[in-house]
Amino acid sequence: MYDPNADPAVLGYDPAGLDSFYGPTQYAFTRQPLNYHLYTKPRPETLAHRYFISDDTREELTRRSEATQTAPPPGLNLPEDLQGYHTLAPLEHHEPDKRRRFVTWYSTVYRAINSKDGVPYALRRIENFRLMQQSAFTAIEAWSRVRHPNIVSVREAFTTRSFSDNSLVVVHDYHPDSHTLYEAHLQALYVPYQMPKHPKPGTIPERTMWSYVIQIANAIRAVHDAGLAVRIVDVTKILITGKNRVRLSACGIVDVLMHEAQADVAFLQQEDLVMFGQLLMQLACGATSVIHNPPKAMELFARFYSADLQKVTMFLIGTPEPRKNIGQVFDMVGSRLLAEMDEMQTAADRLEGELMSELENGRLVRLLCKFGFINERPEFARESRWSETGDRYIIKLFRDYVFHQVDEQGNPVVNLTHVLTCLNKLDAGTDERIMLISRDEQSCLVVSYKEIKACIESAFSELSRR
Ligand SMILES: Nc1ncnc2c1ncn2[C@@H]1O[C@H](COP(=O)(O)OP(=O)(O)OP(=O)(O)O)[C@@H](O)[C@H]1O
Repeated sequence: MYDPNADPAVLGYDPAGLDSFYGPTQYAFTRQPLNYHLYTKPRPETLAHRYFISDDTREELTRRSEATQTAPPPGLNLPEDLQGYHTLAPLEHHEPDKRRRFVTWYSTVYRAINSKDGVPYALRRIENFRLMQQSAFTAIEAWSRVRHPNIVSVREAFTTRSFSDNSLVVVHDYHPDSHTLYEAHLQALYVPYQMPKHPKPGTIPERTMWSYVIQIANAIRAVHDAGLAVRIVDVTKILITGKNRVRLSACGIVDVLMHEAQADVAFLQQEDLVMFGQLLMQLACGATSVIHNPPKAMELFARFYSADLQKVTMFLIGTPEPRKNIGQVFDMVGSRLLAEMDEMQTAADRLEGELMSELENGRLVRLLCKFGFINERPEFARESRWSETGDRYIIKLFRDYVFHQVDEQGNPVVNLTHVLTCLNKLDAGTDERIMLISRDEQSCLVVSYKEIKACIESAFSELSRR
């Protein structure tokens, strides 16, 4: 049985060839406009969505990959190495003059590569912050143990003078091509020479609102269960990736910033619930300012959303009391939780299906690599034994059969279905027999895919032994 895991070794991948990923010098990628349909445009109709991942998934993953690799704009004068992180690139999407404060400090988020593991991380830097006590970092240790699908994981924190000030840096997992809830739903759209477009109340579908309620409540529950408080449940600090997947970001930072102002965790957890309720109000009404006018906010809310959603929001923003807890939100959510689960499972099934097709494609690429290694080797051009006899001759004729067929008028047959079918049969080593004809049409051979597969295996293993 063909073992794809053994393949990198068989094909002689050289891990050293990937080294540039770990070093700062060659890590630069300039975004080029990409035709996302480049690869699939000419595919035969019969193949549609059977052999390749769907266009929207491919586009989304490509955007993420691009977001991970885009080079920072020149002239930023950022530190080359920041405690083991290099290639810093700011992730701010807004104009520098529209900066908001994080508590009372300015913050900037950078993407940076960790030199040890080569993985990109999101570094949130708090400017001009002087750490008074090292014990402030104990909260980061507690946060780094929290792992949840709706929370951006916290990795580590340190102080630095590399930005020519006293900065605090907290390292989080990086989720490429993500946006904040504010950017996705509340930001006004500015188009040159046109009136700015402000978001309208009730734009987010009720279904999506419930999905946010469930995901955020789930995250808050994990935090409270860990004996912590989120401390910042805010539209600018919740990330949205892909299709409505949300994650609390910036966790742990307020604990460090406000270390000196010791506060009771139970009280802070009650505050989390109030902030959560205000966030729902802002999303429902399409404006952050509505929290200053609750009667108006509830009037708008009632106009666009169900009584159940209002009830959850009112419960959250209502007066804090010792027995109020995030678990009660799930009692109010009821069967909507099942709808959310259904959608998650359907999405997982769809992705698994797409992964299956890529698995097939991965096998075929490895097979094509073997073909490439064997066929037309220049050093064997004059050694007829190697390319024109026995096994190699069959492989050569098979290559012509797969790729170089012509129709009755002598035009090339460019049929991807034919190629993929042949390669799949070859990979499986079926007993089906085909007729291979020499280029001068003077001879023909009838062989099975099984026999051709054996030829390829032996030719390739002879090559890799040399
Ligand atoms: N962990 C992360 N992974 C990927 N991108 C992130 C991460 N954290 C933040 N970002 C991105 O960085 C950008 C800036 O984040 P930030 O929290 O500063 O939001 P903001 O709207 O600029 O808020 P503020 O005005 O407080 O700076 C956002 O677009 C967000 O998508």
